[in-house]
Amino acid sequence: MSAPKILVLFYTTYGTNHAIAEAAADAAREAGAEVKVVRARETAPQEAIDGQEPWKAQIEKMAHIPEATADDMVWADGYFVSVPTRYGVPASQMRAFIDTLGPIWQEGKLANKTFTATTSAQNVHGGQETTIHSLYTTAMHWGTIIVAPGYADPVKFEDGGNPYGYSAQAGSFDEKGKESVAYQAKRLVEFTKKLTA
Ligand SMILES: Cc1cc2nc3c(=O)[nH]c(=O)nc-3n(C[C@H](O)[C@H](O)[C@H](O)COP(=O)(O)O)c2cc1C
Repeated sequence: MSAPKILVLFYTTYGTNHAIAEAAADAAREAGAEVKVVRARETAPQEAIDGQEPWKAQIEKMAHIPEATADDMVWADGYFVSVPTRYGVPASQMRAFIDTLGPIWQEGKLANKTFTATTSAQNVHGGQETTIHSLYTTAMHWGTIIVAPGYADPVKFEDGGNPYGYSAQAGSFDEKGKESVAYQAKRLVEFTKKLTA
């Protein structure tokens, strides 16, 4: 049986979702997947970024990570998506990428794959669940199989308890968070293996 192909797709401004994505990629590899890590392209105008040193530093830190393409989406058997919460929904940079996928969606090339999502927000109840639900709504339009973590592992009673997908408070992705993301990524690989067997 060949290794399932997992695309870890993220956007970040300040680094939290980058850290989540790397943790997910490590865990998915450990679970036997072939993994690609890609980022949604920055779409904010330069004048919004200028003067924001943490944002600029994060862009430099990610220069080696390829920008996501439609071909990456076709390549994958499963998607692990991580994106910051913005006003209760996913950051527009991720939406902008998703909105370029119409042609492959129309050809059915996004269907029958697995999908799971994580997020971060500044506040404890800052819209994490609606962000993940919003991504899952899109996942349903694609015809993917959503692999939510639920409460199917003890870590879900210790990580803040979001059954839809792990969510961090911005800037505080800790050891418990890593454990939770590893569980979610391994669960994605496990179900992707079943689907592609
Ligand atoms: C335009 C904007 C809108 C935001 N909206 C919310 C929000 O609705 N709720 C919240 O708790 N945090 C909000 N935040 C904080 C972000 O969620 C936080 O910066 C993000 O989780 C950090 O992720 P990153 O380190 O991967 O960039 C907002 C931030 C920005 C810049």
